[in-house]
Amino acid sequence: MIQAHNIHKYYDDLHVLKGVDLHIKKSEIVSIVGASGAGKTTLLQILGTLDHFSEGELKIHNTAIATLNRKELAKFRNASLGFIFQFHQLLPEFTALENICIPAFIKKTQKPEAEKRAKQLLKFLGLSHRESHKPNELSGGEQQRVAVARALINNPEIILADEPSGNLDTESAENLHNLFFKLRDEFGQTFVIVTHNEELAEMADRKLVMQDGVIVS
Ligand SMILES: Nc1ncnc2c1ncn2[C@@H]1O[C@H](COP(=O)(O)OP(=O)(O)OP(=O)(O)O)[C@@H](O)[C@H]1O
Repeated sequence: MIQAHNIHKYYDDLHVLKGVDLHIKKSEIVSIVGASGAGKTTLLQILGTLDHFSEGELKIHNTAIATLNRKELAKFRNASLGFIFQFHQLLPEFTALENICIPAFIKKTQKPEAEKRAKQLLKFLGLSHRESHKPNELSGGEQQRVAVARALINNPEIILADEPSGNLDTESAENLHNLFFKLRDEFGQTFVIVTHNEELAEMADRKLVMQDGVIVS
């Protein structure tokens, strides 16, 4: 599903990733942990095609990412990858339902079809009664579940999450973590999760430890 070979990343003189090798299989849940500054977010951004790598090879679904031009990359990203961030980045002016539909509209899915799928996701996430609420009318845990639904609307095979529960209380974090496993079991999604949450890191099928720009275990 994801194959990264000898990935290096420089920010000017700063050598942030120093030869990362990574193979992630379909439906695997992989956590990435490590000290602050180890390069976890940089790696996730590269796997998510949101940032370029300086050297190495990256294949996702057998597509060599470096061969795609900007437009192809944007299309690939919107169709194949879903993102969940620590700060959900929902648009404040839009309702939960509208926020969830945005990636589907970008993909040019018709409104009735997008809304139907968004409503199914809201139901699956136990949020049907919240569909017309705006982000500031939702709790932190609810906002994050809306962000999860938004990440899932195009049915991407891979979900990339950066500190998804970093901003949540213990109970909401636990619910969110259980949700990832439920989604994987139900829909077969692959998850790559950068986290400082030990419990989540341990629950994953595989825990990768990063240190100073490489995966050490
Ligand atoms: N856009 C950028 N320009 C320059 N340096 C950057 C940029 N993004 C990250 N860095 C640097 O790259 C290094 C790795 O950062 P990164 O965010 O990947 O670490 P991290 O392991 O995710 O840390 P944390 O756990 O604190 O989020 C850090 O030294 C950081 O300052």
